[in-house]
Amino acid sequence: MSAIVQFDHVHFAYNAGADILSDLNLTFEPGQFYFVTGASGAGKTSLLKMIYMALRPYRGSVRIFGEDVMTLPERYIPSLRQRIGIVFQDFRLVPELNVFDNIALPLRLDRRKENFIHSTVGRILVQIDLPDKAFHFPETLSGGEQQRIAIARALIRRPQILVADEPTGNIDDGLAASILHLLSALSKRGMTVIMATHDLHLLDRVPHAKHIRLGTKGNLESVALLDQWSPLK
Ligand SMILES: Nc1ncnc2c1ncn2[C@@H]1O[C@H](COP(=O)(O)OP(=O)(O)OP(=O)(O)O)[C@@H](O)[C@H]1O
Repeated sequence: MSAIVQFDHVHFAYNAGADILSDLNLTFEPGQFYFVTGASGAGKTSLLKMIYMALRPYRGSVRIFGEDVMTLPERYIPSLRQRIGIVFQDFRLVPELNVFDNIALPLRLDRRKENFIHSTVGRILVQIDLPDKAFHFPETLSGGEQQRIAIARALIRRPQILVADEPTGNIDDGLAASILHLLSALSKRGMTVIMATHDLHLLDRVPHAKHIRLGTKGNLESVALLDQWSPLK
């Protein structure tokens, strides 16, 4: 199967001489579910940021949908990014907009018709179990509710790739299970899910997921791509 995201000999550093990721080779295939784990500071968020093209390597290549982001002209980046849904660690909801309008935002930017927006947002509000919160504002919601809204907003355009940084961090076990169930079902229907997490117990909940474990230097030797989840020794 051809790669949807390909890292070849990727080196990344915020400061010269202090590699966060070093000679990293990774292939992400369409419709697969990937967990990215590793200690705090291992480089999980940095890896995800490279996938949504917020960071670039200083050496090596990253190909997204077959395009080499190192050589791709800047003007093509937004249209590639539209095909990627992003759930940030800190949600980034717009405080001035209610739940419905936060989730609808990407569709409004795409100038979709209002009746399409209403039915699409209505459906996803049911999927994330928040149909009665449509007209509430983010500051009046719990962390877990805000997180589910951020997930809904990331999914609303039906992206080909979902990149999620700790998307279940503020959610109780039952809700985390239902979010994982939703993402797992979407991955089986073709969406590639790339999710960073500290919570190794989540890995048991998606039996078909692959596991990318970043070591302390994120280098080739310390990255494990395990076909099946196996408990860490
Ligand atoms: N903007 C930045 N400038 C300089 N260093 C940074 C920056 N962002 C992150 N770092 C450093 O890069 C390293 C990797 O950070 P990153 O956020 O990718 O790790 P992580 O595995 O996601 O950590 P966590 O699990 O704590 O979120 C850390 O040592 C961090 O301090």
